[in-house]
Amino acid sequence: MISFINADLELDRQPILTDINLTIDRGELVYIVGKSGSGKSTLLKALYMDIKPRRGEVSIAGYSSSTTKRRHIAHLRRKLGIVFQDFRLLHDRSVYDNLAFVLKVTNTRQSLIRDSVMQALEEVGLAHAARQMPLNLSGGEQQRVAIARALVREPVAILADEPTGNLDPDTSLEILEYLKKINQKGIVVVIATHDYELVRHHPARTLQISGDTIRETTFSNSPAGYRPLP
Ligand SMILES: Nc1ncnc2c1ncn2[C@@H]1O[C@H](COP(=O)(O)OP(=O)(O)OP(=O)(O)O)[C@@H](O)[C@H]1O
Repeated sequence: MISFINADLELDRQPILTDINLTIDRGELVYIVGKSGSGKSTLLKALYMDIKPRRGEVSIAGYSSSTTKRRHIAHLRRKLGIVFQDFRLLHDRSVYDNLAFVLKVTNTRQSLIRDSVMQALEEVGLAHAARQMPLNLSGGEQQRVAIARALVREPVAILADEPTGNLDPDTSLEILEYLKKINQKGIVVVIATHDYELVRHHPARTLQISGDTIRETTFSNSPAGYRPLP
């Protein structure tokens, strides 16, 4: 479903990650951890093909960085749901219209748009908020709208970049529960986070970025708290 093969990733010609090899299979939920600036966002950017590896190959959902043409990147992104720390909702449109917008750009039939939007909102327990404006909702609710928007095109994978970064601890755990529920339906979920409490409450495969590389890690209690093993 996802693979990095000998991939070197850079931003503006600055090497960030070197010789990355990893595979994420269908149905997995995976955390990417690492300290601020370690390259978590960079790894996700390579997955939604915002950046191309300098060397090696990144593949996702049948699209390879080596062969995907620029004009086909939009096709790939329609198969992915991307969620950011700052929600990125359109503030001048209702919750419903934020989701409908995603389907209108691909000329989806009106009746199908309605069903798909309401179903996605139901998945995150916000069908009742369809007519609300985003800024009238709490941070946690706005992030749930963003998750619903990510779901509305029935993605094969959700890529979440610090999805709980702006939320309190309890709301963060609630967001994780929604992401887990989505994963249980067979959608791959990749979560970049530095929130170790999330991992403690909802353990799953964890990849740690350290230096210019990434490796599997496990967590354990240490004097500093629940931390990945060095
Ligand atoms: N446009 C850029 N050009 C060069 N270097 C950059 C650019 N953007 C970010 N960086 C650097 O690349 C490194 C990786 O950044 P990245 O955003 O992937 O890290 P991160 O782990 O997601 O961090 P955070 O948790 O703070 O978002 C950082 O050292 C950052 O300063």
